[in-house]
Amino acid sequence: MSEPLSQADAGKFAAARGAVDLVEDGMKLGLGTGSTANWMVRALAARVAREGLTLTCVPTSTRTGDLARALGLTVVTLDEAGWLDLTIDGADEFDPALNLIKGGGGAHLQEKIVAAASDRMVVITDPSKDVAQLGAFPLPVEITPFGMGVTSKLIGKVLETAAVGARGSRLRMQGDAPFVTDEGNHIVDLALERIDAPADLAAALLQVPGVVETGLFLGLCDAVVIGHPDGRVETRRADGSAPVFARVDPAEAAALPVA
Ligand SMILES: O=C(CO)[C@H](O)[C@H](O)COP(=O)(O)O
Repeated sequence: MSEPLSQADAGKFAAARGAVDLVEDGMKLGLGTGSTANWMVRALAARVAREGLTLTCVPTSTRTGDLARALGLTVVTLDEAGWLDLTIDGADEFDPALNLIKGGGGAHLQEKIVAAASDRMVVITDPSKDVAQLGAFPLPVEITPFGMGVTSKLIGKVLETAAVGARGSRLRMQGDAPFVTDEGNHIVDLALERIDAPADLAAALLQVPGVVETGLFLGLCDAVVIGHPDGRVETRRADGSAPVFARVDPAEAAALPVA
């Protein structure tokens, strides 16, 4: 018998299961990265097996690609797909305008490229990521290994005049070495507590030559699907339309395929 899900995992499953209902036969899909996205890939593979859907999938990281292939999904590169109908991804925070912080899993560069190449980006999340204002989650900034010390100093200078609540920064580590992204870069996590002007901060950070991308996803997300541990699913849209409520069966989680 499988272990009961934690409350967080039950919410992540519900969001993922709810969002997978948006997928239609023939779609080209972007697959996000992270624990919530893993539930989505598994729920998607279950639908493909059950309904015989023909889908073309573009993963946003090596690990998501490995999982999708292992579960029998058809995986191609973004350039092979050309353009995507829908991307479903997780997030670390979302605000009332559906602006996001992403990159907790270190995949935000590919995630942003894939989201920008999609007709629609839908975020899947448990309720803990719902914030009134972005910034409590440390903002990931991807930087090149070349000149990383200088780049970090220049990021510090940007923060001196930025409208934020705090100015901490830390190079992300994996064991004793800097974390390396799929693109061979490193990540600096900015502890800002509160970001008052996300667009200004993103623009200023991108002016630093060694900064490749930030985890601020502004104006990219079309809808957020929020899953609750009891199976309730709420979908909020960026167009301001009324939220839509649905329900999934939490027991389905135990029956999903595993890699
Ligand atoms: O942006 C991401 C990876 O770069 C993830 O989507 C984000 O960190 C959320 O992860 P999880 O679903 O595990 O909470």
